[in-house]
Amino acid sequence: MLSLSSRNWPGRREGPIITASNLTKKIGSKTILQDINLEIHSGEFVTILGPNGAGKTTLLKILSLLLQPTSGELLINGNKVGDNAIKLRRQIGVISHHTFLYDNLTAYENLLFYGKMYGVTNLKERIQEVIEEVGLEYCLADPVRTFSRGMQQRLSIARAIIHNPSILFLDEPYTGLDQHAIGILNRVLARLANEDRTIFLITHNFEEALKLSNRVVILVKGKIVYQGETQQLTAEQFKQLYLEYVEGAG
Ligand SMILES: Nc1ncnc2c1ncn2[C@@H]1O[C@H](COP(=O)(O)OP(=O)(O)OP(=O)(O)O)[C@@H](O)[C@H]1O
Repeated sequence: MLSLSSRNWPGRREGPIITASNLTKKIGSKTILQDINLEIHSGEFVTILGPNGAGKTTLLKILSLLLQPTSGELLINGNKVGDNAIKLRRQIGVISHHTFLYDNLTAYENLLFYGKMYGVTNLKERIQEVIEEVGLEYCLADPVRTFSRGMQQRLSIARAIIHNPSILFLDEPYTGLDQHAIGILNRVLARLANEDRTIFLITHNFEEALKLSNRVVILVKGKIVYQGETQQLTAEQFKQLYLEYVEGAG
């Protein structure tokens, strides 16, 4: 398992890969996110925690360009998103409970579709690489509708990394995975972390957050109430701190 102590992130010396300034999201009269300021550097592994309804998924969707903020500015690699969104999306991979797979297509056809969409070169070789990485090479020719949920989630990991994204966003990716699939996901994350890719994870699991990430961010009621590096904290200390911040926010 990847651990914090084994990781350094030389990318930190470079400019941030994600800069969020005063991001706010309103839906109707409801403020879902308010004045989010966040700088994430290349090679960082950031975990976001917070109670149900805090706005974690909404923030992930905005940072991964799936949703537009109501106001505020987002820079990816120093580029304003605006007109560059399609080009910038090629640097981003997303793993969530939504697999983004087409049921009636085979595993191969799904990967072919996404690979072409992202302009992946040597696509056949790349499909072979990612399908082997998630251990599904034996069912490449089967339609996705015949896959179990866990198999679909493994294929969605392959889909999310087919274009070698610089930034990978994961929204509670361990939910519903069996031990074998958890091992596969951890190996993929360890490889990406070693390649200094940037990883942004939502989880409700404190130990996982501390073990995997460089930095933890706590979001409560649409606001960042805490962010700090993980080095100094045990899971128990962090749990205490989390409860204080969540309760302190009312
Ligand atoms: N499309 C939408 N329309 C209206 N309200 C929404 C919409 N999407 C999200 N919300 C509201 O925004 C708030 C934040 O939702 P979000 O899914 O971002 O929270 P979360 O922190 O990811 O929660 P959880 O831990 O339960 O997954 C919730 O109150 C939710 O009801």
